Amino acid sequence: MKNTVLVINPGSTSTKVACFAEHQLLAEETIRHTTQEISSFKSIFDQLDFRKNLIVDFIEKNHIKPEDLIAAVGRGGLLKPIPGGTYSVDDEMIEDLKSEKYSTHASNLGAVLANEFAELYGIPAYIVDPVVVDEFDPIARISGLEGIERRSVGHALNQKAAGRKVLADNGYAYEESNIIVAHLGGGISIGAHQKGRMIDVVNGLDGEGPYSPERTGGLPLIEFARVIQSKGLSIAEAKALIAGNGGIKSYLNETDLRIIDKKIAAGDQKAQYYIDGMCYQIAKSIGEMATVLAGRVDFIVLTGGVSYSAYIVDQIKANIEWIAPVEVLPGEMEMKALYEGVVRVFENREPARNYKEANIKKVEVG
Ligand SMILES: Nc1ncnc2c1ncn2[C@@H]1O[C@H](COP(=O)(O)OP(=O)(O)O)[C@@H](O)[C@H]1O
Ligand SMILES: CCCC(=O)OP(=O)(O)O
Repeated sequence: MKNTVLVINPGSTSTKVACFAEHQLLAEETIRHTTQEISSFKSIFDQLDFRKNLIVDFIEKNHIKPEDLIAAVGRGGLLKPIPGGTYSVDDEMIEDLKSEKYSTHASNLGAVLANEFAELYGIPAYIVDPVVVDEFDPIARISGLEGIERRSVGHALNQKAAGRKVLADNGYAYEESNIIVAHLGGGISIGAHQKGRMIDVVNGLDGEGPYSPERTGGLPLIEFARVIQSKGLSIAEAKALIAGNGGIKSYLNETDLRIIDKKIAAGDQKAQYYIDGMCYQIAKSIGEMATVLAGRVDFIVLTGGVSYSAYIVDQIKANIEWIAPVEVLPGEMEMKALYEGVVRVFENREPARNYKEANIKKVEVG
């Protein structure tokens, strides 16, 4: 079909691909990667060809014609802190992602993969609302140590899309409401959204909040410093431990919660213990974001792949339902949100933003 947009979403445990045209989904696939598959690559960029070949297979299998493609859009990765919106992929963006200047995560491959297909087919490449969208209140940036600032890293694209949907379904406007959105995926991020801005987020990547299928979340710092020293870890190795080899993977050597769900149902007490621990920590962080909103919370939303697990959702709900009504949107709305970001540009409803010129306005204190 004419006017087709190729949508590419690399996550820590999956590669999601879709094609949309004329506001319709033409084809979509979620390819889940096993713990072993991901562990076999030394770095995120070593996964480039592996993920690219999966996308090529998707295009061929679904008979997508190159001449019908008008754009490629990728999930935006770890860039400098920027406002939300649709950005054209440019050399500076690619350089920041490839050099891992702002750290490393599978989403760094989104713009790079979109760019490779864009060059192949002679079409433009974009990213939309990357994981670094920054709408923080100044007070949220303080870490507790001079020289270190907290930063906004999370599933901004899905958090906003899921938040908007739940609010709209209940007759509320995102711009006028307060909502907590917990994205439960391979990584976990929990945002406090106040009247249309994500003013704080439990950062899903840098070692904050709950542990997740593949990440540690916050750790006792002194003990972690001892581990780094005793194992002689480099910064890259420490990062890989925090995001990649932590959390459920470190306890159960597995990141696929569908497998772990089955083990719990079959009576595996060790699996249940560590999943219960993750749910306990997720609820605790949701409580933390409720205090950011001073208790004025219209809804709490649980979303992301892990929210398909009824066992996990029930455990979390038991500890948070007193805060606000809880709505569950399993999976993600990222593919459609990426497509819609491109459509807004093609329909001239929004300009494509320029990454080089993009900056957030930080309030100078003192
Ligand atoms: N039906 C399901 N039941 C339980 N867990 C699921 C289900 N589907 C996916 N998951 C889990 O969700 C996580 C991936 O979440 P997702 O939001 O798709 O991810 P990512 O972008 O992090 O790859 C994995 O741990 C996966 O096993
Ligand atoms: C970098 C934050 C986003 C994130 O953790 O995504 P995944 O859950 O897809 O790994």
